[in-house]
Amino acid sequence: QVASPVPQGPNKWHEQFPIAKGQRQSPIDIVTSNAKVDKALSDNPLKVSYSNNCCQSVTNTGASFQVVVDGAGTEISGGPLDSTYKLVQFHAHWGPLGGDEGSEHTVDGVTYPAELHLVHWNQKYKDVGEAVDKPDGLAVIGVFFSRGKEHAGFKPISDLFAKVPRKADKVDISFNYDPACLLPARRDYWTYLGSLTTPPLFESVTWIVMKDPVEVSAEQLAALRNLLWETPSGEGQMCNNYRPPQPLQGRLVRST
Ligand SMILES: NS(=O)(=O)c1ccc(NC(=O)NCCO)cc1
Ligand SMILES: [Zn+2]
Repeated sequence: QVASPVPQGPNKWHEQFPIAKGQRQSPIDIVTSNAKVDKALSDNPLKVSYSNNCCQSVTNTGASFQVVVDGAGTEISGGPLDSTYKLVQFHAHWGPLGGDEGSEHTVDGVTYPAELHLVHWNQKYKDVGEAVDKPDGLAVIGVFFSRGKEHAGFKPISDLFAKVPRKADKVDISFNYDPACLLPARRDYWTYLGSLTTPPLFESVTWIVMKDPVEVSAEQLAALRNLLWETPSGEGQMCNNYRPPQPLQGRLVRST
């Protein structure tokens, strides 16, 4: 049978997606001393109102896990957002087993072992497909995972990874689950205009990167490797599915 081509790494994406060398690419290294505190962000606080029955299923996309969300009643607004955005999915990026790299954004050059992305689309568009390539189309909340004690809230999800080892595998989420439990208690964040961090790399994302990491256990980080993907030497554990930081191109990073 014809083997599907193994996906090219980040340093080759520009060949098929020239926007990879664009003016508002993500992720970036967040230089905290250059971030500008913007009172407007606190004057109109970021509002996260998720429901606890919005998560439908977990799937292996071949590049990450993805919890598919029925956007009903899972909205964010305020902060840097001029509109209401609805949660459509969340996923993560991570590094090698036991390593400390794996996050996409870095903070003064510091990496975390993983980074969660909660993806929302602007309600001014009719669906995520229409929103995904518009300059104000998406808002993604990034949450750093640090290695420490077990995250009880993430456990029901990390326990499902073993059930979706291969691309397109999918398992239904039959229990109530509120993704807000994955957010750090302190809601301070950095925000800047960027892009999808995977092809097609559309420059359509208002990034909201939480300052505080949330702790997950080494076992929960290891559970991410129950997901398998295609490697040049055949099927292997999914890891290092992160894009490194991209040029800031003069963009301003704002801070609460
Ligand atoms: N890693 S990331 O920047 O959070 C990201 C989010 C959404 C996508 N793509 C997406 O939502 N496509 C569905 C609509 O066509 C790709 C990467
Ligand atoms: Zn992502």
